[in-house]
Amino acid sequence: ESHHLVAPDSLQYKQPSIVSGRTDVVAVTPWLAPVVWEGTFNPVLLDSIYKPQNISIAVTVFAVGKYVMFLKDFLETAEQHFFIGFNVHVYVFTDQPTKVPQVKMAAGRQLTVCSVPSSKRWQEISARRMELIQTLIEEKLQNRNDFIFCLDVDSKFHGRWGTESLSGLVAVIHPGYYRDDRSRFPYERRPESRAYVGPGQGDFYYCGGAFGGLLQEVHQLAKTCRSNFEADAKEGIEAAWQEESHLNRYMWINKPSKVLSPEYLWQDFKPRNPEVYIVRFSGVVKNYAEIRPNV
Ligand SMILES: CC(=O)N[C@H]1[C@@H](OP(=O)(O)OP(=O)(O)OC[C@H]2O[C@@H](n3ccc(=O)[nH]c3=O)[C@H](O)[C@@H]2O)O[C@H](CO)[C@H](O)[C@@H]1O
Ligand SMILES: [Mn+2]
Repeated sequence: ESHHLVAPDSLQYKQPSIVSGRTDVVAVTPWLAPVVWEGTFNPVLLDSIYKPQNISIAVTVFAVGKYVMFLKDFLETAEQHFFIGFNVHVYVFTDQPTKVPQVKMAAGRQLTVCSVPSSKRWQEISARRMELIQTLIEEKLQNRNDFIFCLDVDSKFHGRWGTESLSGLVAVIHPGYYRDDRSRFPYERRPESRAYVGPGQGDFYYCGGAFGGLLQEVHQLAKTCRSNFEADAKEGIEAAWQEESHLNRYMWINKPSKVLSPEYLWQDFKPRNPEVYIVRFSGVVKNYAEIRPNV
């Protein structure tokens, strides 16, 4: 609505075509949401449409316990690749505020540190993010027609992540399963759980490590996932992949308006597949036993 798109009349760019383009990937879902792959968009055109709207992008990143070690690379590479030239506000949630590194940020970019309790279980740290994202939006970001992305900290940016990713509700396809039949997706398969996705159901397997969209839409997602996770917990159930399972259930019921290809969350240990022309954001290789509070 207020993000009405207007192309500038002065800009020169390559003629669009509906008969030539990438043929090795699918760039639209069956519900007609774009699937963002390199070569399907013009970054200069997109930036010039969003630039006059003076949008702000909030980012949440959690660094609890030993995960503070990932912050430096995450923050430094974000300065090189994430929404360059736009207003970016990074919210770092940590139990050790003094260990948040000082990273020089460009004009229009800022960082806020939020204190959170530590935890003895990584599952709880990961899943509690939904509650803290819900509260952040309610208390600090409400009523602003801006965007938010919620990202894993154990990762680095390697290429552009910008305005092509903006939409109401944005999900990222998990790099590990996108060529598989959905019967192999690690959805929560117990019907007792509120994260349940049954046989023959589900579209894609999405990452818990990156999602976003307009503040109001992400608020609704975080609130729903949190309350379903907590209601499950009261009955002694924890979904197979915690909040990632609840996110997958949510995205099946509430289709994302834009889907980001696995370029937007690859994994460093995984060789690049030929359809992935560029890795934009990727999880670093880590020793789980060494960095998590429990196994
Ligand atoms: C790439 C991707 O989609 N990753 C998801 C995946 O495993 P991952 O193996 O990527 O999970 P993870 O260990 O990175 O934990 C998720 C995030 O929680 C935070 N954290 C975790 C443990 C800890 O001791 N301290 C801490 O700060 C940190 O921001 C981390 O990035 O499945 C998890 C299920 O729970 C989450 O959905 C992750 O987002
Ligand atoms: Mn991770």
